[in-house]
Amino acid sequence: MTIFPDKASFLAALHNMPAPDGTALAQARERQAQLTKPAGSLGRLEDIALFMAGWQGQAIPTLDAVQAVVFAGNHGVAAQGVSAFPSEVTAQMVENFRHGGAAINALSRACGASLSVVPLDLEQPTGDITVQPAMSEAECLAALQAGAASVLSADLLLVGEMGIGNTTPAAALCAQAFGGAGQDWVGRGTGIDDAGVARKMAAVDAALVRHGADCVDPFETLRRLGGREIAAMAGAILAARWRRIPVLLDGFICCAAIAPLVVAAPALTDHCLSAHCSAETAHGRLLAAMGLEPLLRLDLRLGEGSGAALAVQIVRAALATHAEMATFAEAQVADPL
Ligand SMILES: O=C(O)c1ccc[n+]([C@@H]2O[C@H](COP(=O)([O-])O)[C@@H](O)[C@H]2O)c1
Ligand SMILES: Cc1cc2nc[nH]c2cc1C
Repeated sequence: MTIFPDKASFLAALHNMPAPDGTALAQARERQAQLTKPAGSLGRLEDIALFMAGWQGQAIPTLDAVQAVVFAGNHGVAAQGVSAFPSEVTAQMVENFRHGGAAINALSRACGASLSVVPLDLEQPTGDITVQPAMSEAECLAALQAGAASVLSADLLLVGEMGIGNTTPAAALCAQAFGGAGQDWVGRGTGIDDAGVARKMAAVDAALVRHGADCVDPFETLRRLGGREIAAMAGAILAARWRRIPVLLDGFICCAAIAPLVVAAPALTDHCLSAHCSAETAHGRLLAAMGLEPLLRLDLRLGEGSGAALAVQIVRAALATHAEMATFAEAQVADPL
């Protein structure tokens, strides 16, 4: 099924999103109040259990099927010398994912997630955003659609990416969405030196001058400043919302992918948890701008959905306590005074 056949249907899907199941949420809240612990003493684990109940529509949510999806794309702006690695690494890492040898393979196995890898026209990099739009309208729609189509039925979706150069379009998306310039949103990505950081800032500033006035809606912003794997992540996250599948967001690029959508429709983050705050300098600022509190701070800066896979263990713990703890009545523990 074509989920986003045209730009208008993408924008309509964004501006009319489903809400969580209020009945399941109320039932889960009632159960939480009866579990053998002082109210609120499991902190954010309690919030996570309620969040999962609301989106799954079940008072006692489950975590049997966890899907990690990694989108890969290449970027014309990489020609500006903005990454510490050559663009060939994107396709080489996709092969590594296929052979099970990347960090996300190990972390998916460790957290019990299935892994889908979705390469997007790797042999055809996007346009260099300093001089032209990243994608045509048809290319951006195809990427959004590829993202949406990759979402299987799951209890939880982990969204990650791989794309040499993609912290540059990610920084441009953040600046366009939340204001500021290259210097506010550019970091070292894969580990570029000071001269490279200066080139990245200049590239972001040039892209903003070139496209800023034309970024009139989230689709245009993604099309002009984004990339294929970036649009695919946005499409997957919006498709998950329509299927009421809760999402664990990964690092800086994953969060930047939805920045223009969140500005237009702040409720988009309602079905999303921020898994972690990455070591990419602007990720913390981006999470604050989107009103998200990360679950973990482990100084990761890998991408691939690695932080999201780690945070699955926290969601598992939240659901285990919610499902397995005895109530005050069952355990014959005295109620609070
Ligand atoms: O997830 C993050 O926050 C993150 C931070 C820095 C780098 N990365 C990964 O590194 C690549 C982008 O870095 P760069 O320097 O090529 O723009 C891309 O494949 C990302 O998955 C990811
Ligand atoms: C080796 C390598 C692995 C990655 N995984 C995500 N981004 C990456 C960038 C590089 C360079």
